[in-house]
Amino acid sequence: MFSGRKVIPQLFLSTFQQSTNVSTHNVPFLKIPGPKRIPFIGMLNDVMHLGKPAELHQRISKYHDTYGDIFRLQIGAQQAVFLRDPDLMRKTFQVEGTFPKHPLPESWTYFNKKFGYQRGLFFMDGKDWLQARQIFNKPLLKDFIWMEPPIRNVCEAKVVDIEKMSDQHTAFEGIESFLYKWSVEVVLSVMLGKSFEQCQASSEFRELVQQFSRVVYDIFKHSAELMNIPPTIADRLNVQAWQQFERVVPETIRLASEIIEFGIQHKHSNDGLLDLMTQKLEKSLMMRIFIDFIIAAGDTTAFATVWALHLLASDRKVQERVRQNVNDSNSLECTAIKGVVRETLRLYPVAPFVGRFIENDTVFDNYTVPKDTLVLLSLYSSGRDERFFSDPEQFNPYRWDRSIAKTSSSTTTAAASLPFALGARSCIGQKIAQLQMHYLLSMILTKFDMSIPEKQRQQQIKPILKMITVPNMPVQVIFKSI
Ligand code: HEM
Repeated sequence: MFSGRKVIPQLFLSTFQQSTNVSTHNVPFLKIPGPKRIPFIGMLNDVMHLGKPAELHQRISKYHDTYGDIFRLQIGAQQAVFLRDPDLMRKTFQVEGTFPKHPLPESWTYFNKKFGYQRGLFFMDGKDWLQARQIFNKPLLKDFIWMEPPIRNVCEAKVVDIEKMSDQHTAFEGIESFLYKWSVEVVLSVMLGKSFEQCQASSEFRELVQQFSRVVYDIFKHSAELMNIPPTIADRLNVQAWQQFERVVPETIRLASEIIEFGIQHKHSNDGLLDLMTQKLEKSLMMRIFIDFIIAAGDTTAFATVWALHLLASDRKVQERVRQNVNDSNSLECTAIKGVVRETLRLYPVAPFVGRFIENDTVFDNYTVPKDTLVLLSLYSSGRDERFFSDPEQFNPYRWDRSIAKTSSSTTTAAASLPFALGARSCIGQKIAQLQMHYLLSMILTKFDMSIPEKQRQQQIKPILKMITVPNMPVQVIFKSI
């Protein structure tokens, strides 16, 4: 499905080629509705239009309610269009071209430029990106069965840790950092295959992994703090978050190099991704890609799982039903658990705005959108739209079960929830993330009853944006052995 070069069925291609053609009947770009820019106030427009960065998803939802499924907004000098309709969202990927271009976090691009850092897949473009990306599509997205045993082993070890660390009555301490370390370990297990377990036997390696998870978490924390201030200003004013960011990035790279060196020296098997990478890539590129895998994996999977645990612990009825299904299926990947993950990412898409710079002038919903416009998919809004999902605020993992959906009158529009994006530049770690979440959640459900402490039940946990969608306060879950 995700081959390096975008494959679009011929029939489809001809229809969208027609609709991409810009004709005189189309409505000009500037007629797309949206909040109007006030002349002469420059950046203040952005502050007024976008509101608090942490609440951007809500602001954009309001604009969609006012202006419709497509609206226009100028952000700085960049023209942007937001989409909430599944057909328009899909079209964005159909017209993305051979080398799709997406927006990058400003703090990172500034940092990379300042220190001359070259980065992994997410930051690469053009032919270099495609060449590197093609190496990973098959083993990570298509023929991925080989990843199952290492990922399962890491998840099993984590469930043992939960058992040891949980006192049965009070909330689990530091669930975020615990899951962060888990996602770092999962990526390392994919890199090193069976050798990962042998490496884990060494206290030196375990210490490196511990430190590494901590600094990767710090990167997330400081880059989220920098969301509120342009990096040039943060740097010039020597803001503390910027100082910390500059400190932790080289530390991450140093630790990652040590981990890889350790892995290469202690490797006894050829079943990990590292083998393929050492064969196909020169060392510095391999390091860049490896480090970016971990950075991309850490916060996304950890927070997606925090949300899933919160949803299951908050709804004991659903939790019990899914537990029953997991037990009956005797599998770590039954339909119900897959539904839990899809439903979690529908309600809390980790990346709430996926974007593409449009390669050519393109027609969206009769409007002509000029090339180089930034088209953003409003995934938070589309995932909670009642036209696409009946009872959209309800956590219902069974809405994704086709055999149940067929017999009910409810609506589930899968194309309105695209948490991993689509097309040639979609998430390369999608399968890793899904496998690890399916496994860990299934294992937890069979071993523990989950609940929310009384105090937290009275507070309402809300999603806020800190680069990704995170809870506005630490999530608390009590794990009680069954
Ligand atoms: C729940 C977990 C995750 C979610 C929701 C997620 C989401 C996404 C999305 C939406 C994109 C596309 C961004 C765009 O097109 O602009 C992306 C790209 C990417 N993801 Fe993930 N991701 C997750 C986990 C992971 C993991 C475990 C890895 C580890 C390998 C990973 C590595 C990457 C990389 C390297 C890219 C850039 C791909 C490229 O540009 O070719 N992600 N992710």
